[in-house]
Amino acid sequence: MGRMQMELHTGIDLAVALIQQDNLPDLLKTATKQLENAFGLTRCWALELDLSGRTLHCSDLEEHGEFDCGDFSHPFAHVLQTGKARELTRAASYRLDHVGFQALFEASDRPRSLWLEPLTGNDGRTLGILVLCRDEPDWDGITGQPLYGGLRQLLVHQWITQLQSRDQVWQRRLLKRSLDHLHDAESVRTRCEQLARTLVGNSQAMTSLRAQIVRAAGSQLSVLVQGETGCGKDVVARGIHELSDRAEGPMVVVNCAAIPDTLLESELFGHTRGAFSGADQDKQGLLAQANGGTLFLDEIGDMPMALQSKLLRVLEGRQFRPLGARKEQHSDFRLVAATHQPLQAGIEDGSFRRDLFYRLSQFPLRVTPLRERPDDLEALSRHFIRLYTEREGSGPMGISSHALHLLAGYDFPGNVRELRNIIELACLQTPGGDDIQPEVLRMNDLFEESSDGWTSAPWDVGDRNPVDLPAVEDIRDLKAAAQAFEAAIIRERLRQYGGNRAQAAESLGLPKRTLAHKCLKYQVAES
Ligand SMILES: Nc1ncnc2c1ncn2[C@@H]1O[C@H](COP(=O)(O)OP(=O)(O)OP(=O)(O)O)[C@@H](O)[C@H]1O
Repeated sequence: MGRMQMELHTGIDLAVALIQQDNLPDLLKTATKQLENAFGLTRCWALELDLSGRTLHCSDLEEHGEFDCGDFSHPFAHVLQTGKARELTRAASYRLDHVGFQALFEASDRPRSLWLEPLTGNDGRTLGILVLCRDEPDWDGITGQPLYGGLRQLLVHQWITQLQSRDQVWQRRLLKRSLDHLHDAESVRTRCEQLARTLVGNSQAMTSLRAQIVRAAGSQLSVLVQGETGCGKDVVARGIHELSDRAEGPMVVVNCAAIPDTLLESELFGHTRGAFSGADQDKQGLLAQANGGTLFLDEIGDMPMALQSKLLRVLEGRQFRPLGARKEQHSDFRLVAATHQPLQAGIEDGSFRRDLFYRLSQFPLRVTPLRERPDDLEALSRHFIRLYTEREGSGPMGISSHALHLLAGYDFPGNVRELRNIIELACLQTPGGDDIQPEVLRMNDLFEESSDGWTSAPWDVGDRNPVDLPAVEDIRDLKAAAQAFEAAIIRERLRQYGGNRAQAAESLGLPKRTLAHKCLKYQVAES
């Protein structure tokens, strides 16, 4: 085979090898190897200019493979700046004290000469620099060869193709990311809308609470819901469960205030037969029942200290041991806890564990009191009118602006629950199809001064106030007196409703669970 033919074969082989590479690092590796072999180089390097155009990368160098283009203590910055190829002798190379350049020079076995050649695409885009190392510095003899020119051209062409496809990949990735982002935003919006059907209100506070609930629902974090009584903590907890991927699983609700301390542990953990007197069969605890779903611990601030420590341990590994059992059980539940008491105060007076507080509040949510979001009054009122009408078959049409104005001036100590009671009572007194008017809104009634100095509730007609309380001037302990008053009202109200706790609680604007707790606390029997 003649020399020309040999060159042609070599050229074709090299070209085929270059064309086969489908990513830039492989292309540069193949090209430098091929150039070394074809032209008897001791070493060949390809330095790639990054997207910012500020740094040259030499991926074959194990260390110090980055060259700042603004640093003229290495020769590559000069080559890029002038756009011209140049030779660098061994003697000149020794004089350069740039760490990266010395690493490259060393790894090339300190050749007698280096040829530094910038590579630029047809569009003027600088791609990088080729560095050829050789002990016989006849660079014209090499770079003048058609084979060199052809390979160089092909390398530039393939390099640009790779960059373009990398750009496309990046663009596709960017596009996908922004589409994902849009999709996320869309799905958050849909979920917020879904939640707005049960957690009503258009105020800024409610809108942002709904967005946070959607985020909390998408995570597995423990959520602590804080807020005054009646402001909607229960609704929030249900929202979290229903929007989470555990929605198909159970939601187990435990009111820590309503279960006597002595029973709470066995209720939560369950027990085996004979674990204590009266335990005549195995009983599954609420922790186990919440497996695959959500455990909602309401009034967590009332959990006894000893149980707080046990709960903390459960939260660490979702492992627990029922009373009397030998083996531990596992339950996969998401915890949502709620409190109307500021837990910080409990931490400070030593009745609530600080470490448990942090464990519970991985995702803290705060529900704003109703008096701080008057913008929600109209939507909430209409919501409760709609619920009333659905339940009763007929009801008011809506609520007048004067009535809304009156509501806006009230501070709702019982929050949304109190608003609901006020609206329901107003519905009862408004002819079907009319709007609720201010006259039928009964606020402050429970604590309104009456002629005998005590209070009168709208539904409390007839033989009133058999409550036996000390005269105001005889009171020495305000807290005790207030508690005695509370107990007396509850006792009286239970008597009035024949012991029906649900009705008594409703009439006092309290959740049943809170009333149950108060009965326990004040030793009030149901008769
Ligand atoms: N944003 C709201 N939209 C619709 N209904 C609400 C909203 N907030 C509260 N409610 C209603 O008000 C009543 C009281 O709410 P909820 O029981 O959730 O309050 P809470 O904060 O858990 O009270 P507590 O601390 O006494 O347990 C419920 O009937 C609930 O449906």
